Amino acid sequence: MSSVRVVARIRPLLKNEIDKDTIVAAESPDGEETSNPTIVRIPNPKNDAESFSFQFNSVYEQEATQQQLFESEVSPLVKHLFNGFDVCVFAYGCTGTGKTHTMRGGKSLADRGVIPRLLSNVYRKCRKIEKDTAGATQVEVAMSYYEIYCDRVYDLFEAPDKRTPSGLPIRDNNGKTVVVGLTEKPCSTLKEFEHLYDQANINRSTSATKLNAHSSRSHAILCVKITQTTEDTVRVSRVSAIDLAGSEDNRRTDNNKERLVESSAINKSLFVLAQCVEAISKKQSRIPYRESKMTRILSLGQNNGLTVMILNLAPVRSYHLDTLSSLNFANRTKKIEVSEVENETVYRNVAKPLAATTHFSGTNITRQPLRPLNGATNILHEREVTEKKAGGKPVKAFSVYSDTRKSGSRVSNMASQNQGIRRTETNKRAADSSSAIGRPTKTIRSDNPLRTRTAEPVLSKASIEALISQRIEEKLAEKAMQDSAAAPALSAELQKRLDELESRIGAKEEDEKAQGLQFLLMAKQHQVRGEDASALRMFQLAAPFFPDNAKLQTKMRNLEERIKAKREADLQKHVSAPVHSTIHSTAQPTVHSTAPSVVLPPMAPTSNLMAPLKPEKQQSKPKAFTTDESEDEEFAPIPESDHEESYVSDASFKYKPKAARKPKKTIKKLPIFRDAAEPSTMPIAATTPRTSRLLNIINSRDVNQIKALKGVGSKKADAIVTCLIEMEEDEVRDLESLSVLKGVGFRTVENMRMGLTVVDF
Ligand SMILES: Nc1ncnc2c1ncn2[C@@H]1O[C@H](COP(=O)(O)OP(=O)(O)OP(=O)(O)O)[C@@H](O)[C@H]1O
Repeated sequence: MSSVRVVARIRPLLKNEIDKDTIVAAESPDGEETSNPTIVRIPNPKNDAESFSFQFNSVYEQEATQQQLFESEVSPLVKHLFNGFDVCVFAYGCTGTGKTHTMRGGKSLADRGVIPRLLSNVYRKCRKIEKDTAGATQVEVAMSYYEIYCDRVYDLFEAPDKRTPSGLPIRDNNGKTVVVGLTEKPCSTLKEFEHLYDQANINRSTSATKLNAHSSRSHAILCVKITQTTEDTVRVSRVSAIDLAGSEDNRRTDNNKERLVESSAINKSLFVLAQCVEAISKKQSRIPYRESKMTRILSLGQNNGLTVMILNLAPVRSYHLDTLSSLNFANRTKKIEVSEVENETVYRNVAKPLAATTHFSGTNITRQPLRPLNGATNILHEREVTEKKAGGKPVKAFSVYSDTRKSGSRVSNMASQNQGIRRTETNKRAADSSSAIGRPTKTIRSDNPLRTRTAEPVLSKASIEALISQRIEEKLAEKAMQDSAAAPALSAELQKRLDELESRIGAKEEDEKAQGLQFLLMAKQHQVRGEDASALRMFQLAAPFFPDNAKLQTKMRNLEERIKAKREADLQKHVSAPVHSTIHSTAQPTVHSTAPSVVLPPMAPTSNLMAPLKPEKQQSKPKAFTTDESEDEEFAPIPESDHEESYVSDASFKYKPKAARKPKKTIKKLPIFRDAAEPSTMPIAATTPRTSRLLNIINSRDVNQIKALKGVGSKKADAIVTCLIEMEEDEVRDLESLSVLKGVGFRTVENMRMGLTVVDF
């Protein structure tokens, strides 16, 4: 097992940022400036005198070149790839931080990104293997390239106008997620690859946004398959290079409607990714992979092999909160552990008929290691089988290899510098601040594929043959799913299994439709309550599920017009009577949030509806509580410590107060989903132990805990969890946000809350 290797890359200032405030710094653990920084330091957004630091395996500063990053982080993976391991490199970061630059890069030699450099190394290695084996080993390279745009999978080898609007289906196949019907193009030279890659990139969904003139609006996944074939064996391994779309804060983007829909799909999938990472790092039993296609395909922590995440960061202050949130995400990602498991080597020319395998099945069997040779590697096995074929002494190495764990092959050098970061394993890859020369990865990644193996009992000849046939059957099944032309070769049993799969996919498609319907339902609920802007937002979320629905489009247009008219009327009112509403006022056009110091801007644009509420600048002092309010425990002022929560969510990064500071009245960030222009009818409530307890239960997303709340049954608990996942908020922070969730009203909230007894908190 090893953890996902996480490295941060701080991009240089862009032309329009030269005069901007740089707030992200790279440091070495001892605070000295060395060539191997591993810490990212960033000020506390609430107090510049304080700073947070996050430690990663390595940090690349603004000056770091494409070559430096590649040589240290990606080039060492190539050997593992050819040793049969799958490899995954992905770039994460908010929009405009340099993900595409890192992965694809520019056209000049120096500017080339990770992908072209990686392929260049792959082809070089192919040639070397072919030369070293005097042509006995043939290496074939094939690529597929697709994007996930608005939660739909599109083949990038297909022009946008030729695509099926619903995209390609994805399926689970032997524990791996596969995209069905994807084009796989052989490419035997770098030139061929580059031609295909450039062509496909033209089909990728990009647009100009305020934050990035060439913003990627989709997650792009390049999959390169390496097939090494000898006379007897076939070994397949894959490298996935993923350029994720960037998260965006729509308050900064000025996104129009189309961009907003894209953006909400991007944010939703990244939100689910964060949820998965959170769940994995907390070792929770439910990992919500299936909530988005991107997380299903990425299956972080589920796929075997080696994973490197490049966290792209912008150095300037305008990205401050986004940068902190990315750092928090990456901080959790590095705790994910992945098994380093070699792909199986499949032996060719097995004459046994498929029927002979039917009695021999089961996942335990497929995972059964057959390794009678201590310390053997795949290479050794292959050689031995070749000898066998040539009439030499039969050996006990068999044609199926599986699940070879690389115990200790990737060692950690983090220990000395970990400084409070929780590590669950000792043998992790890490940056090497202790190593004086060069980047750590070069030295720590062992190229030696030797693994310690213990002798295991040898299966009988018949079992082995059956096992081999079983493997072939599985391979055929895999192929059949991608190529319906293979159908005539399928056995009746296999056909039955495929049919079952089809019906499961049907159910999944129904599920997706149900998700759209759920948005529609929520939209209608908001509309009935007169919350037009929220209703519009829900219709917008539903729209991608019903692409050609004219009625829905008309509804959205009407709502937009109504909101606009209302806003203008409100403006008029403001001009004639510029009165600040009080917290309890329901008649005023300006809506105050549940926290005393937070006020919604009176005319929040619709694009901001899902965004955290911003404090009103001109309101210099938080409004004092009235005696009435403070009598109730629910109206107690928010403790200062609450404010840190959103940033300091993890004990594994350091918080460094630079100087003693005067306690500052800070303003609670409330990511409330509701209409800006409509009055709140929920009683004002601040965080109390009972409320906190309730919110903790809700935010746990644990159906069982939620179900146990007063007035909540299984159905409602399910609906709440689904709704939480679909909303793009990271958590419900107050009772009002809770009350607008699907199936929850103010009465339910009150019931839930009052049902909690003192012992519950
Ligand atoms: N290391 C770097 N050196 C020079 N320029 C860079 C670097 N990283 C990013 N840039 C520049 O910053 C801009 C934004 O980069 P890029 O498009 O790669 O961001 P992104 O994270 O992929 O954004 P999005 O998520 O919107 O697609 C581009 O003009 C790019 O050339």
